[in-house]
Amino acid sequence: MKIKIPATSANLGPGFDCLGLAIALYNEVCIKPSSYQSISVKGEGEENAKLKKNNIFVSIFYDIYQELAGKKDPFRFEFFNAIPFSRGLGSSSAVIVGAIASAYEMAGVKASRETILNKAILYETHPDNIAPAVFGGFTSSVVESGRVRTLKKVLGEKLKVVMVIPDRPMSTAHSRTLLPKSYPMKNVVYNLSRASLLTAALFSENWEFLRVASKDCMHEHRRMKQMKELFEVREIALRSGALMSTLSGSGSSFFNLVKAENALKVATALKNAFGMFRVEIFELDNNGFEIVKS
Ligand SMILES: Nc1ncnc2c1ncn2[C@@H]1O[C@H](COP(=O)(O)OP(=O)(O)O)[C@@H](O)[C@H]1O
Ligand SMILES: N[C@@H](CCOP(=O)(O)O)C(=O)O
Repeated sequence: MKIKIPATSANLGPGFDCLGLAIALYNEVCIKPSSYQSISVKGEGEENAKLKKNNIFVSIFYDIYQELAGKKDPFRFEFFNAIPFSRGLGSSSAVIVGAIASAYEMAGVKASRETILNKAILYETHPDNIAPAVFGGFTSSVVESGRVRTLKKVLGEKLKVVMVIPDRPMSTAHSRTLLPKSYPMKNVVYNLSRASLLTAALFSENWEFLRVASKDCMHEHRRMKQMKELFEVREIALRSGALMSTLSGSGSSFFNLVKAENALKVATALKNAFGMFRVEIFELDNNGFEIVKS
């Protein structure tokens, strides 16, 4: 079997740990029965020898497969990774969702997307990357008594993403240590009001609200200080016509949502200013992970 899992951009500014969307940039994994277990890696991470020995996809896959099948059969895992690691593009969620969904498939056990989502939340406690990796589109999620409740909005072809992907990683675990444990009431209200407006604007396709609704005062500034060029990325993107410009997940990438007709203009302005960073135009993904039987 083959599975493809999309990259995701979490938070979208004020929606810390709850809002996210899926991007048409995919990791693909082929899993085949074999007489012994083996791993090959192409693309992102292929130079990292540890991924062939200690691979989190493989360990999560076997956690679930053994639980379902009651045995540990040997498989060959072939990874084709396009999602860069530790750039705020949800590479770890793609691994978790991909491993769980493919374990169900290989064990021959049918599972709903909700089941995959609720297994995945056991491995990554916030649903902002996991939910769009499972369902695609824009997702708004809460975790209630350990279960994720998500609503999804399909985002059509009129929108594109201009992603700025810096050459330096920011690990999510480290990036979370930069944040305070509590916030003053005025900051909470600032983010709460904007996350609500952002969700309403995306669901109702009122794109002109996105710029004001995507402002954050909880996490972006502290994280962006680690890579000061990111302040200028936002300034240039918004000046060139981006609808919103937010730190992607915990960074280091910057997510710019644009009307399709403005994508090239925004991308060109960013490429001209940041020759050292990757600047790419992506479609949105509205399907989430997809299993292709082979
Ligand atoms: N394709 C992959 N295969 C194996 N491990 C991966 C893969 N992608 C990411 N990881 C693991 O996830 C880590 C990155 O997770 P994280 O810091 O949360 O960043 P991201 O924003 O990309 O999710 C990597 O250091 C690696 O351990
Ligand atoms: N809400 C999380 C999102 C992390 O996303 P990632 O793509 O950087 O793993 C956070 O902001 O820490």
